[in-house]
Amino acid sequence: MSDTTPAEPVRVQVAGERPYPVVIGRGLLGDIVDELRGTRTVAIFHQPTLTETAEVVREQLADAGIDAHRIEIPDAEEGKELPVAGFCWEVLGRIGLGRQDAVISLGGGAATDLAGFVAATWMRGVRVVHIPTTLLAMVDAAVGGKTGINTDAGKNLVGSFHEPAAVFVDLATLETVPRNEIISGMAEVVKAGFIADPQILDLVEADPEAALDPAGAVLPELVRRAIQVKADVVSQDLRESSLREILNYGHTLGHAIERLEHYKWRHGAAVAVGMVFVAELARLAGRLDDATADRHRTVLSALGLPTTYDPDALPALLERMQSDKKNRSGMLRFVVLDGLAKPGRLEAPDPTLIAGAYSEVSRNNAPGSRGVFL
Ligand SMILES: NC(=O)c1ccc[n+]([C@@H]2O[C@H](COP(=O)([O-])OP(=O)(O)OC[C@H]3O[C@@H](n4cnc5c(N)ncnc54)[C@H](O)[C@@H]3O)[C@@H](O)[C@H]2O)c1
Ligand SMILES: O=C(O)C(=O)C[C@@H](O)[C@H](O)[C@H](O)COP(=O)(O)O
Ligand SMILES: [Zn+2]
Repeated sequence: MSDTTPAEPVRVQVAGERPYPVVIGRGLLGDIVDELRGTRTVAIFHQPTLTETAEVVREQLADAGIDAHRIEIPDAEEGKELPVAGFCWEVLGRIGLGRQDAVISLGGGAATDLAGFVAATWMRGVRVVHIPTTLLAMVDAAVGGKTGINTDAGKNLVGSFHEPAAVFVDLATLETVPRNEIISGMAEVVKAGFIADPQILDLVEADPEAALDPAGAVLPELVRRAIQVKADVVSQDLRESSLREILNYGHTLGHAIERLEHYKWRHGAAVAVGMVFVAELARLAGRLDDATADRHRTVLSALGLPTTYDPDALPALLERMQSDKKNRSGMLRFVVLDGLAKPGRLEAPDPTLIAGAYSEVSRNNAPGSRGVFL
């Protein structure tokens, strides 16, 4: 990250009780320092891959007179564990971080979720500034204030809604992100397309390779559009009383796959399969037309995302879906589409409907074979 190439940043405003900006651009270091100027102490929680960047941020904050600390956390889902949160609280105590101070997250969605949770719980809530550095974290995890960790009971079952003070999306950081991670993040971009902004789908379908190119012009437009979708939704329903559930499209099965795969599958890959599944559920329930249901498979596979899963896995997946937060009175609830960009809910579907939709998803996949998406 450098502050030498400032292009015109775009700002997406998130409304609500505590409004905040999502600043999208290149070379945002100066803006980050400005956001935190006058703060006494800042803790920067970063993934191991971001050490150099974190040090640059720390030095710039220190030059502005801030007592800035860089704290490395374990990579990916290993960072979203209770002992890691405990270690972070311990460090905050040691550096004397108080209520007027701030936490920075730097990394992918696992880092923004963990650091956001630590900030939400330390002294019952201190300021957090997110600097997402993967596509998925930029378009989804860093925006909207959902924070959390995983436990044996399930994914993200412990957490808090804690809005950031600001989000800085520096597109330059995408240039080092491995291709599989860009592809994974694209699943959440496509999700935003199906639930709210079909122009996203048109852009991806026009040239999937261009959509994946961090140096090209298409990806920044997709990032902006997906962030706008998320901002519009969370501005209206931060605490997921109803509307926000649409952002969980594909996640009921997706989270179950992630758990079954012990988090070896990328989040976006699992969500991609989950979206194909709910598209089939809606189609078989007579709510979604064939073309829109089929479009899920074509657009996701054009990006290199998986669209099938093990035919034998349904019982294990159903068991894991029981702990989904959208369930009510023990009944499964799915976000489905009643048409393109028309999200609805399917409550307590008949087991034969679930089995029918799942057999469409597991078609062309050998029994016991789960594929690999690392
Ligand atoms: N809170 C939310 O609203 C929300 C939304 C979507 C996803 N999530 C969560 O986000 C997590 C997934 O996020 P993710 O896909 O970003 O995964 P991640 O945080 O595990 O990051 C993926 C990998 O990319 C590496 N990385 C990060 N930035 C890099 C860079 N600039 N260059 C090179 N490598 C880099 C990381 O070290 C890691 O190995 C999941 O835990 C998911 O549940 C949360
Ligand atoms: O912001 C939301 O709301 C989402 O559902 C976005 C999802 O992409 C994200 O994976 C989120 O962490 C899932 O939330 P959860 O409440 O199902 O844990
Ligand atoms: Zn997600």
